[in-house]
Amino acid sequence: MMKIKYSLHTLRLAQALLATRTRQHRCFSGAIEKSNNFFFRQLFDTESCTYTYLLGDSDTREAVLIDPVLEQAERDAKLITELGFKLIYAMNTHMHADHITGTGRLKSLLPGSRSVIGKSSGAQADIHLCDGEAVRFGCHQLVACSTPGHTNGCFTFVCHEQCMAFTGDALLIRGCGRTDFQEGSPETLYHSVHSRIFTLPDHFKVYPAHDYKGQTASSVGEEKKYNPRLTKSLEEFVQIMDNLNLPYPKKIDESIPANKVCGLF
Ligand SMILES: N[C@@H](CCC(=O)N[C@@H](CSS)C(=O)NCC(=O)O)C(=O)O
Ligand SMILES: [Fe+2]
Repeated sequence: MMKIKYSLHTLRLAQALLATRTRQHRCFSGAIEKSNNFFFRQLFDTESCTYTYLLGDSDTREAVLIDPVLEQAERDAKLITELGFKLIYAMNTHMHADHITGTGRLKSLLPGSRSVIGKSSGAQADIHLCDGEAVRFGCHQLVACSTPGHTNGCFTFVCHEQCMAFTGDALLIRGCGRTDFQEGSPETLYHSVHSRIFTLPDHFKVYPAHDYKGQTASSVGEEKKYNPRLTKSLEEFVQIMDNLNLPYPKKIDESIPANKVCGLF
């Protein structure tokens, strides 16, 4: 068998090249190369079936929370503290109608954090995002992508380098947000999902704000193929959405006024 000898110099060069490639954390179609200082945790509220997402940079310790729930604010603050993160942004994908946001409470539990929501939501926050603007934490960023239709202030937060999309209630796993209140519109939602989410690469992971069936994540490719609503024509989609006949969320009357003011009603 032929023996290959590497000089120390060659090995160091190989190590340096590997380190550079890891720092670049680029996304290739099919193979996903992720940076190793990206922290991600999915949390769940059993009452409202809401997913809250903690994202962080494990080098700088800066973190963001997406869609926190008021009743879970202590849980979230404890976890963030235990993990040694500094919460810089508590963000909402939209003005929720089914639960009260935890952003206001988190601001007092973790001083220095700021609340963030899309400008078109009409809700109060420290930072109002417009389409295309980005929120940075350490060396990572989330791009705010306007996806109205469930509400007219809905945003999907896209982390391009990690190939992740936090879709709020615009796109759920094998479903989508209802369009029968908060200025919802099935035509607008259909257009948003097709033009802003389904145009992302197929391997991008989809993380919604809710799931009622125990599903935790999906992908753009999967939803383009199997979503029972959004694979239909626009006319069929409108027909489906206009006939969902869902009861209003139990907490709608308290949630909407509270969420207009960061949950501090
Ligand atoms: N039963 C729940 C409310 C369920 C609900 O209406 N969910 C919303 C998202 S929260 S605004 C939705 O869009 N659902 C779509 C669907 O197809 O289920 C409660 O009482 O809180
Ligand atoms: Fe919603």
